[in-house]
Amino acid sequence: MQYDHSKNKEEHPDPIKAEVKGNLPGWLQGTLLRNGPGMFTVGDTSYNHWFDGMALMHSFTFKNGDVTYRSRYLRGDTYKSNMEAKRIVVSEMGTMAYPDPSKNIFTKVITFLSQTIPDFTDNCGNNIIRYGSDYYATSETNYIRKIDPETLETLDKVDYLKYLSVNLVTSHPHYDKEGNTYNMGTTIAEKGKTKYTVFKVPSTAEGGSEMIPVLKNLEVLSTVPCRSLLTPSYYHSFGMSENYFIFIEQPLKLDLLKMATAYLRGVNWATCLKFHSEDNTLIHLIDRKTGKEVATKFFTDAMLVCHHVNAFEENGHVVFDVIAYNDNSLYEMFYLSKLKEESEEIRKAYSKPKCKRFVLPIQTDKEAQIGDDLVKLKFTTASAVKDKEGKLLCQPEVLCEGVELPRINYDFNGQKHGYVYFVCAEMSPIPSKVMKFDIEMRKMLQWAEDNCWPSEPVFIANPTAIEEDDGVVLSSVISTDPLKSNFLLVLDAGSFTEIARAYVDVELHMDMHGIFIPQHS
Ligand SMILES: CC(C)=CCC/C(C)=C/C=C/C(C)=C/C=C/C(C)=C/C=C/C=C(C)/C=C/C=C(C)/C=C/C1=C(C)CCCC1(C)C
Ligand SMILES: [Fe+2]
Repeated sequence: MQYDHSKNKEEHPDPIKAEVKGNLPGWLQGTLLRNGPGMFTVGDTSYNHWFDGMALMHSFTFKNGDVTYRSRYLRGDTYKSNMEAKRIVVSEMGTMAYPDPSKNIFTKVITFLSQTIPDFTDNCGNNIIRYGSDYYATSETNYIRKIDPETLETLDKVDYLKYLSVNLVTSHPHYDKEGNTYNMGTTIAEKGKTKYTVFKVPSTAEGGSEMIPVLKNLEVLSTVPCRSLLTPSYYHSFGMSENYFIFIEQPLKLDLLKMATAYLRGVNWATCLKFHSEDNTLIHLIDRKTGKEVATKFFTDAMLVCHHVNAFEENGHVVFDVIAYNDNSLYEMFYLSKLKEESEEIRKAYSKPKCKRFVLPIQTDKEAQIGDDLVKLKFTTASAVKDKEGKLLCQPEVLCEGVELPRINYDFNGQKHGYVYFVCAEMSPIPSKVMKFDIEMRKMLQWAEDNCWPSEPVFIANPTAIEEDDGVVLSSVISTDPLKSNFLLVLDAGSFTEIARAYVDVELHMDMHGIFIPQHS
């Protein structure tokens, strides 16, 4: 049996009690909230790309030994417009849609002129993020959608542009221990400038009012000018250590001139993204207190990073781990037409993701000679070699390969971490295992079962934990065996062995990312 990516998934808004096998730890109370694409066809029209699908949120709630499941489509403006028109009328990254069904070029031109860039989508199907005490479904446009984390109902549409000039914002913010949220966005060609902005959203609104969205108190921490006005880099996440932000300006670039005519040419936005393998990658290290970049310039070879794992400081260095690709074949893989076939060719074309560790020496020794490696850490082979212009050429250490959707014990974000949890993505964009990687011992533990496709593993710490890996790892598992139910898998994070599973009697869908909301009693 094969999982059909392009099939529309059913929603189950009423809570469904799962059948728990095994022993759930008593402290595990709260809700795992996940998001991902769920609907791919409306009327006679279909999306081209898996990431385009309309957002379907789902949740697993742990309460006093019971697990309940529910799922609900995000009812944003995109969803409503598509449903009303009975076809796809709002463009997504991989699908250009035309509100006017006429193929007539003159009509297209007029529609184009009347709304230079057509309706931006609020189909927020990538992740769930928290600002203050509010939860939002998000992709990467200027719109996010507030949701009720319990019922999964869709609430207010929030436009970042009301608070800050950003056209694209990541779906992977960072959080600090005080509950503040940090995120990054790109401002495209505004007053002749294209720039990246790092901002902070405080945990509480001024005056403590629950009615005011905390985004109102958003604070810009840093702006980085784009190295080229008309070709800003695409990025999907960034790193944050105790004192620094790490922003990778990679050679996957948006071509703004191509974008300006994409609608007219009838091509999707994704065709305006190009990976420049001949270019290098700039690594920006930004001081969190001053918002200024450190004086040293860091660069590395062309690479493509979607997910940062973590970043920390050690002895005058910033160490950061990412999942890196050699090219943009990953995005190509997720076209629905490609996901249908499972040919050898496709597997060959897939550039395997690698978990790489980079090290940035913060203070460069003035005495250092050209060709000197300035990394003085014993535990890594990553290097940063001074070139003749005084820039540091960084070479990473490969920690492990064939892994994606990294998660850590988030209490260790910004601190030196010992373990990373992933899904295995060895040969194709199909997840076959969940893994735990012990960085120091170079030891990989894994969970797998026949015909099972696990989701991104989410680590939840035991409230009384001392060890980093004292807790559980949750992954929602699709069984492609029609005789077996889908389930939520609960692993003991330390031994990486199964302690429980909660079978749900409905189909689960392949998703993207999620968040755990603990329920403190
Ligand atoms: C279990 C699974 C899934 C797989 C197995 C393991 C594996 C290999 C996992 C690998 C996973 C990876 C690498 C996932 C990456 C996901 C990304 C990059 C999503 C981005 C979404 C970005 C989205 C939706 C962005 C939409 C952006 C739009 C529509 C932008 C519109 C626009 C705006 C707003 C202003 C400027 C103009 C423009 C048109 C660009
Ligand atoms: Fe992501």
